[in-house]
Amino acid sequence: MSWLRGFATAILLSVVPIIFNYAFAWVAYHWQHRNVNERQIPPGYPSFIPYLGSFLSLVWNGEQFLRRATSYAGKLTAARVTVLGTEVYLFQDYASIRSIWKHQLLASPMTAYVYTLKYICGQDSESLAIYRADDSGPFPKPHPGTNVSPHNRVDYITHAGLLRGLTGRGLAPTTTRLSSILDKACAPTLFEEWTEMPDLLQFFQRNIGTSIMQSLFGPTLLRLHPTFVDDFWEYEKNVPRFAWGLPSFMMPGAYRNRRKLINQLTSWYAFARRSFTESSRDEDGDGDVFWGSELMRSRQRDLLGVDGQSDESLASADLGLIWASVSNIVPSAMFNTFHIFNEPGLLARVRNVLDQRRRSESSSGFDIGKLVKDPLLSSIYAETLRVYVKTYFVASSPHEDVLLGKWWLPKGKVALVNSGISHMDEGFWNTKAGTYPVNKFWPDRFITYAHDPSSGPTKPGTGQPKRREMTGADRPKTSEGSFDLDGLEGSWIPYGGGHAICPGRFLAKTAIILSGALIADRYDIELLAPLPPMSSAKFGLGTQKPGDAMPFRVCRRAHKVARAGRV
Ligand code: HEM
Repeated sequence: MSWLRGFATAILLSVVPIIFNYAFAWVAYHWQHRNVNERQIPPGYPSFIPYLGSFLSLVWNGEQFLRRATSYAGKLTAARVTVLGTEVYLFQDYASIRSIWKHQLLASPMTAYVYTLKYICGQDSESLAIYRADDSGPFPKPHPGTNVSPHNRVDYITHAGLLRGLTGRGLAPTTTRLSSILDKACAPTLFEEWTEMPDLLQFFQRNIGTSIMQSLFGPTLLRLHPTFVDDFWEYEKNVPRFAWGLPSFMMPGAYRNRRKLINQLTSWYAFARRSFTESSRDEDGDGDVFWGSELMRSRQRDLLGVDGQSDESLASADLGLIWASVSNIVPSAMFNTFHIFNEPGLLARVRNVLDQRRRSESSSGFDIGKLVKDPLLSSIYAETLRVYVKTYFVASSPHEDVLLGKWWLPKGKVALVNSGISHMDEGFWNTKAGTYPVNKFWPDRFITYAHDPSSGPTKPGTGQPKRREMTGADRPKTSEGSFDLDGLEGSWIPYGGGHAICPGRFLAKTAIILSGALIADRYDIELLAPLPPMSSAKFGLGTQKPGDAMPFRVCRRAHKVARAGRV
């Protein structure tokens, strides 16, 4: 029996220190929360096994774990966790999130960018080295004390190009292209009879996703490589596994498919270079049939001028841009439309709004400026992103420690914020005294009615950022209510915030609202099965996706089409 005694002693000797260590960490955690001192980093969240830390909890049920780790005494807060030996700082309290967005030292998204390029887009290490070495920041003026040559300031070069193309002078022509492509993708003449389809998400991938791709990258890429769209969605399915860093021997097919996409992009570059001349530009000076947009032409000029870059490395970066541009917008547009058809009475209200927003000279048949400002359509859009966007934002300060609310983030450490936790905070959002819980879709959550003090997105009387006082021109003149996002900074954060905020957000809002409008106006849709539970694989990587197919049937609204005179 001596082996049994030896075995029991060994177990005891290994378990006792683990329990002791956990108990000590537990006491320290509570102590630090209750006695915040002047230069305090967020309290360490206790875990049993030192090196593994919270890794297994994050993999098993990331959302539930994050909510537990970042709540204290019923309020959102900050915590420090260990994941495979690395310390990660989680910030979910409003004061910290707002400080992250405002802090110039945290304005660079390079930490997340390098991770994405390496693991998700497969960029080679030589090209990546120049991204890693660039600590000069995203602003025109380099960070003092840095020594990166102007042509290698890849952080600034990348983001200045994206801002010009997606929020600056490129936005209007891209929106015009998108609206005319969407108009054709959702043609009023399709689906003369009720037609059954296997999956609503796939329908949006093929129609809305392809429209976004074409408005930015033009028709030539898809003409040269007709499988590109399907290959891309196959790749997108594997993004969570790429993000976990799984090597090629564990998913050889996924790596082969990503390589195929990179090859398709480089062969498109070669063709477009041979074919494009200045006269290929559209009248607006932005679009062209070969590259698609000035954004893509400028990436060729600017990013290939950076040391160590090649067609291959640029193709990885462009794959990242394609992923950023369609992987969130497609499920968001799908859920936005799904709820228009699914919520009792909502379709009739939306169609009533659309009847008031028609403009015959616009390619889509609608006044898009008015459509995207409409309170009901905007509220449905904002509620869709609140419910379904559960993404991580990464911030890091390469040069000095920074104070975020009451907590410090040491230099070089990685801070994470997750929008899903903020979006589901029961202490912040208006639920009309529990009638519309935070985890349920309520199309009117973001509408404020002047006559109803219990309306609007924030919980009345919570002491959270002030509910907006509406005065003068802001005051709605009709009973339709008003939509605005003031006071929600740090709480409604589907696009991140600060300088690194998603540059595609304006295009995204137009695409989501316009696709919902075109489909609601032109078709009837019936879901053939209830909404499936969400897939947990994509948690932290953007808009959620249903875990299963959503079969539906669709038929055109012949009477509406005839009345609008569009057939
Ligand atoms: C519902 C749709 C969308 C959502 C929820 C979304 C969300 C986000 C988020 C959370 C980020 C990271 C921000 C940060 O690091 O703080 C991001 C970055 C980015 N998004 Fe979007 N996005 C959407 C649509 C789009 C579209 C339509 C485009 C392009 C046309 C786009 C292009 C980008 C790019 C290029 C970046 C990286 C920017 C950078 O590194 O500076 N996004 N997006």
